[in-house]
Order: sequence, then structure tokens, then C-alpha cells
Amino acid sequence: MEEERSAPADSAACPSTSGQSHALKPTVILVIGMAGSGKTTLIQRISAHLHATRRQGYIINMDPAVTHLPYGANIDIRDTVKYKNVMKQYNLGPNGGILTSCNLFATRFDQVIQLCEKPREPPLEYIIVDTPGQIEMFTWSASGAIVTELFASSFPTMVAYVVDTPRVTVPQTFMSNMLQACSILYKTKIPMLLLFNKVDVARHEFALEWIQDFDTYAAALEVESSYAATLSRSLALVLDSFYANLRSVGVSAVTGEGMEEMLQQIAECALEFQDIRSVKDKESKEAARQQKEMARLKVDIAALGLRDEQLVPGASSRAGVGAGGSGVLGAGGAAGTGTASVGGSSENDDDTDEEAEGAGEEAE
Ligand SMILES: Nc1nc2c(ncn2[C@@H]2O[C@H](COP(=O)(O)OP(=O)(O)OP(=O)(O)O)[C@@H](O)[C@H]2O)c(=O)[nH]1
Repeated sequence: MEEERSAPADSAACPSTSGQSHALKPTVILVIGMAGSGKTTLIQRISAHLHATRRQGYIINMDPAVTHLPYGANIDIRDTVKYKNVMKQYNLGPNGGILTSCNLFATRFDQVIQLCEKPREPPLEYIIVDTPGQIEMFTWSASGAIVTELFASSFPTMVAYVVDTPRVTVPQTFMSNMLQACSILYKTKIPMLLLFNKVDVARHEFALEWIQDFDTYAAALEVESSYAATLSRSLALVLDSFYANLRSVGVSAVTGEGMEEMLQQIAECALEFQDIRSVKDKESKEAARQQKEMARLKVDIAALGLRDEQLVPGASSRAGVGAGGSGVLGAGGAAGTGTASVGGSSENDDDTDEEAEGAGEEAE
């Protein structure tokens, strides 16, 4: 991979990356949306807005097929992967060529993360990632998952899903766009902000009403009695819980409307990301603690030369063997000499069984 292009500010120190809280790090914004929704133009606008308000942004272009970039990318996939060569070499069409190029680039994404983590003064506030209109990159392809995971393990990361507002005034087009957004959210599991773009052409309030009130959406569909309209009605009900957690802003890449509100919502998403991560961290710490405990118990069992059947007769043929064994050994360990009697004496078998089952239930 080639070295990054004109980074905005590359000198001096920045807080260390190891052990640094996500709160002090730049927020990664994955800009995703259907082809033509205005991602690239919007990024150009965001870049200009950040520059004008003296905020530090870093832009990564991940669209290998773009011919003209209206902004200065700090990292550009086209410097690493030549999409036309990929098409030829792997005998692919344009779509396959783009997705394969992204996959190839993803294999080197650790280097991108290193460049993003490089100390800078003033420190970066935003890392903005332009993506191809082939949004299946984030629903099917490996590269989307790799890129999201690598960013999310180093920075607060979110999706800015760009919607072409004039095009979604048709209720069914709106539904198919929301389904795409929903599947991206389901796959990435990071906060999402809906950016209703092109509000200079069509205001987005109708979309907010459709999101907030099912009846309004159903009324808009009423003129249609096709199978697709009926399906859209049912899907709108299903999507209710998806809508409940969504943030949205109306923006215009052309006039610059909505930029500040968008940045506020991005900050909210970054906070939400912290919450999601701290719950995840707690869960993985607890899982690691349980694994450690289990390993220690196995060592204890091995040291005593006992097998599960000796601890709990018939235990190996039942569910909850691990938990049962642990419960028995725990009791023995606490009593000091109790373990031998638990394992060895047949008169304790009934009690042992009960104890084991109790522990098994607890574990469940
Ligand atoms: N009126 C108006 N036009 C816009 C706006 N944003 C983008 N456009 C136009 O929409 C068209 C598509 O914009 P792009 O930025 O190329 O869209 P994209 O999502 O990056 O497209 P792909 O690279 O194909 O995925 C261009 O003609 C833009 O000028 C906007 O806010 N208002």
C-alpha cells in the first residue's frame, strides 16, 4: 500500500492509541448508500465544512471505480488496487471487480488503521470513509465486515446511511431503501444515522412522518393495491423496532444545509457506540472469567485424578456435566478434605446428584 496522501496535519504528538479510551479518538463515519445517493458529493461538502470550522478530518476513498474525486483523499484504494486489472485478471464484470478490489484492499486494512492511528497535532476528530454504491459490500462481502470490525476495534465507529430523498418519495422505493439500511445495521451492529440527502430538491419531512407513524405510511400506500404494496405495509410494521433506534437528519451536499445538526448526531452515535462497546466488553470479560475458572477446575480435577463419572455418577451422559462437576469440586475445595468423600463415597451420591443438577440449572 502506498503511503497516505497529503494528511491534513501529520506532526507532533497525539494521545497514545493503546489503552486510550474511544472518547478521545476520532469518530469513524462509514458513508454508505445506494449508487447516486450523493455520498461522494456529500463527503466533499463535509470536508469543506470541517475545514471552514477548523475541525480535523481524514478521508479514505474505498470506491475503486470512481473516476473523479472532488475532495482530497488521505488514503485512496485506487493507489493500491487497479479495479480494471482485477476485472481482467479474475474475469469479472464491473460489480464483481469492485467487490473483489475491496476484498483485496481489506487484506491490507491493518495498514490503513496504522495510518489512522498515527499521532497528529491537532488530533483528528473524524475519519470519513467513502464506499462504493455496491452496498452489498456491507451485507454480503467479506471486506465490509473486515473494515467495520477493524475500525470498531480501534475507534468509535458508525454508519452514515445516505438516502436519495427525491427518489424515496415513492413509498415502495422508500421501503426497499429502509430494508437495505436495516440489513446493514443488522450486519454491522454499530450505530446508524440516516442522512436524507438532496433536501434542496425534495424536503425529507414526509420520510420522518413515515418513520414515526405507521398509519401515515399505510395511507401513502393506499392508492396502491398491488402485492408489493401489501408487502410494504407488513414490512413497515416489522421495521418499527428498527426505526425506533434510528437517528436522522436532512442534508444537502449542494447547499450545505444540515451540516451542524449532522455533526451533533454523529457525536450522539459515538456515545451510543461507547455504550454498546462497554456492554460487549463486560460480556467478554465475564466469558473470559468463566473460562479461566473452568480451566482452573479442570486442573483441580486432573490433580485429584478424578473423572466426571466419579464425581457425579452418570454425569457424562447428561447435559450440564461441566456445571455439575464444578459445583461438586467447589464444595469439596471449600471443605478441604470434603472432595475425597464426595468423589469416593457412594452414600453421598444422591446429594451429589441434586447439587450437580442445581448447579446445572444455575449455569443454564
Ligand atoms: N441537488 C442535489 N444533487 C446532489 C446532491 N448530492 C449529490 N447530488 C448529485 O447526485 C449525483 C450523484 O452524486 P454522487 O456524489 O456521485 O453520488 P454517489 O452516491 O457517490 O454515487 P456512486 O459513486 O455511484 O455510489 C451527482 O450528480 C451529484 O451532483 C444534493 O444534495 N443535491
